[in-house]
Amino acid sequence: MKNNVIEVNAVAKQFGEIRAVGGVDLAVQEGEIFGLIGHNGAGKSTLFKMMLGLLPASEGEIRILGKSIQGEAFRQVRRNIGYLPENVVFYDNLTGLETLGFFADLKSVSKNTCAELLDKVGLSHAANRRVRGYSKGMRQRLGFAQALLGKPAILFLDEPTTGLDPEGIREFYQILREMREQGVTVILTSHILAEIQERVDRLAIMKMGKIQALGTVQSLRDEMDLPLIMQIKMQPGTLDDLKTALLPLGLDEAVEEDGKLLIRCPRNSKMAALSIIAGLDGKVADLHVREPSLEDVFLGYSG
Ligand SMILES: Nc1ncnc2c1ncn2[C@@H]1O[C@H](COP(=O)(O)OP(=O)(O)OP(=O)(O)O)[C@@H](O)[C@H]1O
Repeated sequence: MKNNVIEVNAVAKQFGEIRAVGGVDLAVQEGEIFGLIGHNGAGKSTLFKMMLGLLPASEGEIRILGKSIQGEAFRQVRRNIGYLPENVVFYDNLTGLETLGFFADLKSVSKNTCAELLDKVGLSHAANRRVRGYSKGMRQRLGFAQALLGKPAILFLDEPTTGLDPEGIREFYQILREMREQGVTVILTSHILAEIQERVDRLAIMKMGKIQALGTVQSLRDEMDLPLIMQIKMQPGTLDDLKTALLPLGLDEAVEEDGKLLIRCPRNSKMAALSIIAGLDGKVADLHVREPSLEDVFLGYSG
């Protein structure tokens, strides 16, 4: 059993009339890549800021690496935390390397690793260029490098892949996997569900300040018992044969799309549907069966 490095107990945050976070319990284990998802305004950033000790909780307790964030010992713990805020701000007149050096000073860590970190996030070619000329994705990479300064044990990353190109996203998750191998715990938020569904170990879905669901993507799928999605491409002129053959299964919501039939098939009808489709033999041109996506699961939970 691994240690819980983040423990959130009955935490709430009230901004006047607005209950941004309303009684959250959460435990994240050492070496986990944990995703936090939810609609705009669900309370993700507020929860993040409380876990970082940047915003006091109105109720409840948060412990990071075993220490209460309200206690004196948290100052020391803070050195082991890397944070990439949603909107990271830099001094445009500094170069990328100078920027990292500046953050290294703020964090009281050695500047020796700055060039290496820039290389890690794919920015070594721009190390001596002023940040003013950096693209959005380059700024995001620089923000990520800043979060990695001082070899943190926990990384809090708020929408870390915003602005990254597909290669940048792949490299980013590759770095996270390497960090996980070293026992680093990562907690991240994202709105790009297709991107995180294969890449997080567990996730929580937040809605109106509360955790609506918590688990692996597969366990959330199972819990929701969402239908499988089957896409069947038929030979020209045979689509009606398929529809007729499937009638006994009583599948509603079949959608026709470019000569293909899209059906939502309950799990317990999967084998029956497949055997009917197989029985149509030469008339079937192609078949795809897919699990519901994280987006389907998300919409199921958060509405
Ligand atoms: N400083 C603040 N003062 C008043 N209300 C706030 C403050 N910060 C956040 N809120 C409110 O708390 C709620 C949660 O906001 P939060 O930024 O945590 O959501 P989020 O899930 O991170 O959203 P997004 O996905 O848009 O970043 C929103 O209703 C927001 O308006």
